[in-house]
Amino acid sequence: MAALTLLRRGSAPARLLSGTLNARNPCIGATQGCHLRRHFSNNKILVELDEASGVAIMKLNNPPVNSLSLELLTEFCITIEKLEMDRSCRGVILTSAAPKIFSAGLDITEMCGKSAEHYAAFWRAVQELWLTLYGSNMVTIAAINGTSPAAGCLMAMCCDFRIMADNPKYTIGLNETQLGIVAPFWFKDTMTNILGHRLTEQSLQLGQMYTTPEALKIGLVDQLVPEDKVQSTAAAVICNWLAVPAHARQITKSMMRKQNIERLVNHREADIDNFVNFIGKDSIQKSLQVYMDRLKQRKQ
Ligand SMILES: CCCCCCCC/C=C\C/C=C/C(=O)SCCNC(=O)CCNC(=O)[C@H](O)C(C)(C)COP(=O)(O)OP(=O)(O)OC[C@H]1O[C@@H](n2cnc3c(N)ncnc32)[C@H](O)[C@@H]1OP(=O)(O)O
Repeated sequence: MAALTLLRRGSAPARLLSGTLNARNPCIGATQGCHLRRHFSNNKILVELDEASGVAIMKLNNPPVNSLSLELLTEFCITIEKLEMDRSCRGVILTSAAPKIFSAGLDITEMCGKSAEHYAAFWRAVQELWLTLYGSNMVTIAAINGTSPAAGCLMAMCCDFRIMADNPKYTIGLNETQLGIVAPFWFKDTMTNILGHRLTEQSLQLGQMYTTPEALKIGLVDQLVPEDKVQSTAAAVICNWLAVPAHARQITKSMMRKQNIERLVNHREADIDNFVNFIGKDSIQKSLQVYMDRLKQRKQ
């Protein structure tokens, strides 16, 4: 476990050392056809780990829209941590098993009509997802094969590189204000590091969802490719990232992200209290209910 994970947990840097193996050509096994694939899945996450290349494909599998329920969030963190500990895995491609939707963001039903204890547990799990993914030592590539609002966009933004399917129907962004809620400071910090202050301010105030060309133009995604090329492009891109000496890349990643991570780590309980107070307000509950009703009415 290296620089970033070390920051949070103070554990031994085993990963930092193992990460340099095969660094000059990490995909050599894959290109020579020596494929050792391991499949494992929780209920809601499918994983295929190619030991030859050191790359795991991690698919969100929570139909119909990959909303991030407490169960999915928990499985997500367990999966990333398991891969992080696995010496044969050095990179993850995060994608969706659902057609057309990368992730609909947090499961709104987890934030409606529940107890304060439930809200606290849910928010802790959302924080954990961010800490685990944003703080991962592995190379992380988002293969965004569908629409990705709010926490769906956050997951993609946590990755090192974002490839999105160039489909005019797909959009991506932090749309929280459209639901009458507020993206917390660490969502904001993650976006600011990608887009800069001015654009993030505008984007967050408006709760803006961007089309794919817009997202590329502002740098919210790094590459647009035809839908059927998303996975193969992600596989090629991750090979390039894995070719960089791992210890140097990991320390650099840590250097770029540690301030943001420390900020949440140091204010974690206060952030949970804020969330519980905020989400439990009658006015916020009403806004979420109106939003859910509108979603359902769209279909009628
Ligand atoms: C003072 C400071 C205090 C700080 C406090 C911080 C508070 C911050 C709190 C929270 C941050 C929130 C982050 C989030 O992620 S909120 C979630 C935002 N997500 C969305 O807005 C997406 C909503 N969904 C859609 O727009 C669409 O569903 C779609 C584009 C993703 C897919 O469209 P389509 O294919 O047409 O599917 P349906 O709309 O028909 O949906 C199918 C089914 O799924 C339900 N559903 C959709 N999204 C969600 C969701 N996010 N959670 C739960 N359920 C969802 C939808 O209602 C349908 O259900 P059905 O009618 O029963 O079939």
